[in-house]
Amino acid sequence: MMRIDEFVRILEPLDFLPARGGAVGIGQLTADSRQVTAGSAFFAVTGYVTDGHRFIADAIGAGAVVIVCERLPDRPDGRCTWIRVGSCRRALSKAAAAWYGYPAASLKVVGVTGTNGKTTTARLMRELFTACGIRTGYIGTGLAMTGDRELPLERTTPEALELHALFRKMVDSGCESVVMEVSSHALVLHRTDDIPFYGAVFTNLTPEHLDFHGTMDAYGQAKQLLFGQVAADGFGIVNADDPRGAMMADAFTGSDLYCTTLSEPVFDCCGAAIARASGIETRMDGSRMEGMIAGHAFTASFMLPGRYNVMNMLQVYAAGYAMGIEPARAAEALCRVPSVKGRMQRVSDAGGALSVIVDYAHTPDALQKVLDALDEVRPEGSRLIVVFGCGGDRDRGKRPEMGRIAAACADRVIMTSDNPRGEDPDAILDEISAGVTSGSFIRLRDRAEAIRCGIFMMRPGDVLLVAGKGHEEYQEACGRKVHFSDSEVAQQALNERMRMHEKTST
Ligand SMILES: CC(=O)N[C@H]1[C@@H](OP(=O)(O)OP(=O)(O)OC[C@H]2O[C@@H](n3ccc(=O)[nH]c3=O)[C@H](O)[C@@H]2O)O[C@H](CO)[C@@H](O)[C@@H]1O[C@H](C)C(=O)N[C@@H](C)C(=O)N[C@H](CCC(=O)O)C(=O)O
Ligand SMILES: Nc1ncnc2c1ncn2[C@@H]1O[C@H](COP(=O)(O)OP(=O)(O)OP(=O)(O)O)[C@@H](O)[C@H]1O
Ligand SMILES: N[C@H](CCC[C@H](N)C(=O)O)C(=O)O
Ligand SMILES: [Mg+2]
Repeated sequence: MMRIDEFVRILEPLDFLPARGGAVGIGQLTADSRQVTAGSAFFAVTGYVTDGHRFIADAIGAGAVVIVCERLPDRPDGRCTWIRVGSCRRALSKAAAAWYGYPAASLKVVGVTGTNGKTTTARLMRELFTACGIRTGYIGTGLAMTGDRELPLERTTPEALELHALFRKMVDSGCESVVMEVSSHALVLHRTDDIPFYGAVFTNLTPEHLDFHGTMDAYGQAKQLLFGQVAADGFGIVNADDPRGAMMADAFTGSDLYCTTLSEPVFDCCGAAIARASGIETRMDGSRMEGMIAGHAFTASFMLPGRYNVMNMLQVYAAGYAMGIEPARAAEALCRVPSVKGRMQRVSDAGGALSVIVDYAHTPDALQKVLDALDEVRPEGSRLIVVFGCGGDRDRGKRPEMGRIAAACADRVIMTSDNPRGEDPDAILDEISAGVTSGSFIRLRDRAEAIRCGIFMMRPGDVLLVAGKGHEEYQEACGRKVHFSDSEVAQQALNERMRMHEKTST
């Protein structure tokens, strides 16, 4: 329950019209009229699809006692208190932080942003902090860990109300820190406005979500918002091999900045400490590097293959260093930690002659990086086969680009569906195919069939990458989600193939 005068003080309204019958307390906050119950404050958010102002009457009908809006109606209903603000999304974030008693202020919140690698680095940072005695929560794609519980998540970075509720659970379960993924959507839509970040991490920026942001500059500016939200005594970690790292470093408002590089920074890191990896060796079952963070040398081995994962790990060690963990200790703590589910995940084939990898590469850069990584570690003379697709109702620019990359980097290409959502799967496949200018490819809209086709096409030693869905356990088409798991389907097909081989060889 929150008092109206307290609520008004927090929101600093442009206009305030108290209810006729005097003030009552607020029992719940919501921005969805369908969730309103008696005593709610309803925030009328102006959206991209519809406008919350259209649902104010419904909210009042369902018992809302306060309406927070950007435009007052001509005749405001006197049964409610009306609060006019400049932005309902901003107001919702402020109110959410206050509603849960500002729990983020008691946590060292580390935000990870960038196009690819957020989940991988955030999860491993959480593993590291936890292993070194810092009780740490986690919020990211599909999952929140509140210290004593794991909860499924719909969004990578949830809405402000859900976020602050999670922080409250973390504080109550004794967490000192939380590592969270911060998506560009969340930054632009004010979900993370009222979080005092202690750390900000930038992984990289490559084309993605341009349906939402419009241009790469706008997309970069969205990510940059995180670095402007770091507390004065906080830290930042910026990938200095990515040119867009410069704009993150420029926006940084904390005190300790680290620039990570696998060779030489591509921009002037003036004043930042350098974290560098060299002597990189990468194999199918892991990698090794010589590291140097702010003058501290260390050697690290870990179970993730691929040069891009060396950058991910370097950022994890740098975050550990900023939190007071010596790099050598961090390397020791993470040397046997497996990759996150659905990221370079190997599907087991009893004999070990067929390498089937499930990976969440769903952007052009990720697909390129993973194919390059597998190319580097595959056996001499083997073939690299890829099964992939592109999501429906999302950035269409990715499609021909991913087709081009698959055709250029793999020996065999099988295109299929990856969450077509409201779109026609064949139309998506047409757009992917448009990027393939030479060479042949197979098109199979049924994803299970495509995976089976890839597995039965393999010769001993070959590597099959099933890209795009990683940990996901569904296929979303025609407005419905049905159970689907790349690793399950691949495992079944592998078993089937092994049984057939056993039969033919006996
Ligand atoms: C593009 C985007 O992020 N859109 C978000 C945005 O939707 P919107 O502005 O279109 O909202 P809208 O549908 O127009 O509705 C406006 C308001 O009317 C309200 N409403 C609507 C209907 C009704 O009957 N009553 C009512 O009150 C809605 O609750 C809402 O508050 O605001 C909504 C609520 O605030 C979000 O749920 C919605 O996320 C959608 C579902 C989404 O798919 N977002 C994805 C793209 C996303 O956020 N992804 C990122 C990045 C993933 C990654 O790269 O890792 C993530 O963090 O997950
Ligand atoms: N540093 C990196 N650079 C480029 N690609 C990467 C990097 N790290 C991971 N990837 C690729 O991106 C995929 C997704 O990785 P991850 O889930 O860690 O990223 P994410 O940023 O959390 O993605 P999302 O935006 O969907 O939440 C991986 O499966 C891999 O193919
Ligand atoms: N965070 C990404 C995930 C995409 C995963 C891919 N399987 C797809 O559905 O396109 C998005 O929401 O765009
Ligand atoms: Mg993620």
